[in-house]
Amino acid sequence: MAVFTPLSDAQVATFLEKFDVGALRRLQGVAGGTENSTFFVTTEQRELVLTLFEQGEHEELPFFVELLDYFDEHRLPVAGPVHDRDGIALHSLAGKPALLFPRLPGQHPSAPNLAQCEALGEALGQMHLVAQRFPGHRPNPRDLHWLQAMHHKVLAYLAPDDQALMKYEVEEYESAFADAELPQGALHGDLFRDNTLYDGDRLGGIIDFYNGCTGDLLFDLAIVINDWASQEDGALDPARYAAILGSYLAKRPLTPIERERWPMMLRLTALRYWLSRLLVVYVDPPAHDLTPHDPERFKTILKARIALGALPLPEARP
Ligand SMILES: Nc1ncnc2c1ncn2[C@@H]1O[C@H](COP(=O)(O)OP(=O)(O)OP(=O)(O)O)[C@@H](O)[C@H]1O
Ligand SMILES: N[C@@H](CCO)C(=O)O
Repeated sequence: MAVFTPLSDAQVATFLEKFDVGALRRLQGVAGGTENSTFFVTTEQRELVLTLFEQGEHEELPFFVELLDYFDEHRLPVAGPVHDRDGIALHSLAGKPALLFPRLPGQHPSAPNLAQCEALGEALGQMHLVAQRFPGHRPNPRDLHWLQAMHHKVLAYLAPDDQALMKYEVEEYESAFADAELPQGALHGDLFRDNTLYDGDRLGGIIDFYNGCTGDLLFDLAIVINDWASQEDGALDPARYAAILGSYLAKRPLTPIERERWPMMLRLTALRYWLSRLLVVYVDPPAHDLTPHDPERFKTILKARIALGALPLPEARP
């Protein structure tokens, strides 16, 4: 269920008149997604996606448009927002902020093969190369400062061992990252498999940039590895790990400090999702009747990363 605000054909037909996309042929609500209302829109010219923003900080939307436009201009595989005849992308529909996107082909890869992993690593490496020159600014809302402030809110709901684990980890990150000057740039911030679409082995595109921000590039890479290259028991899948990182490193080699902090960043980003999912379950449940993501999954991944200790980086793919 992901149509929180229903729209009529007439509303959408009128909305589309601002754009140079042709007249409405078909409107269809999209079942996936948890945060926004999403519609597939077919016009006489093309396939589009219409998103109505239901929650979150709407004042952040111009940043997301700027970020998507920037990546689109740099020919990265993203669905850049469609601008109207006056050059404006962000509009209002049914009282909600609205954006129109090209509809990307393909499916989310639940079990990505190695060619799909390589494609993702290459796209992310290229994205992070150009991301370093992105002029916008939005501090990472899920960084170490957020972990420090928010982990207190869930401790009371955890078993003593888990409380100790969470507190210990936050302290470890404080010492690991206090003096670390990591390369900065624009991040996707939530690049899970379900935020990509693949047409066979080809990466059709990356979507859902609403966690986009600026900060440590390594944070983005670690989120990707934890979601894309973790086995059922949380341990790293060596082949997917090598495929994603090999392609990424061929585009953007890590600096010495990034290589040194890499195992710790994998732990920090695992805890970031353990915590955000716990907050959804215990502290701030969604207004709509949706099944929250399982926090335990990221506790398992965190423990597997701790057990691993030091972690070799693969060679860049030639
Ligand atoms: N440009 C696009 N092309 C094709 N499909 C899309 C596009 N944008 C969104 N979708 C589809 O719509 C679904 C919901 O979109 P989106 O991920 O933006 O929603 P959401 O409510 O923010 O959900 P969540 O944050 O849980 O992923 C996606 O999973 C995808 O299947
Ligand atoms: N990718 C997030 C949900 C959307 O922010 C998670 O898996 O918890």
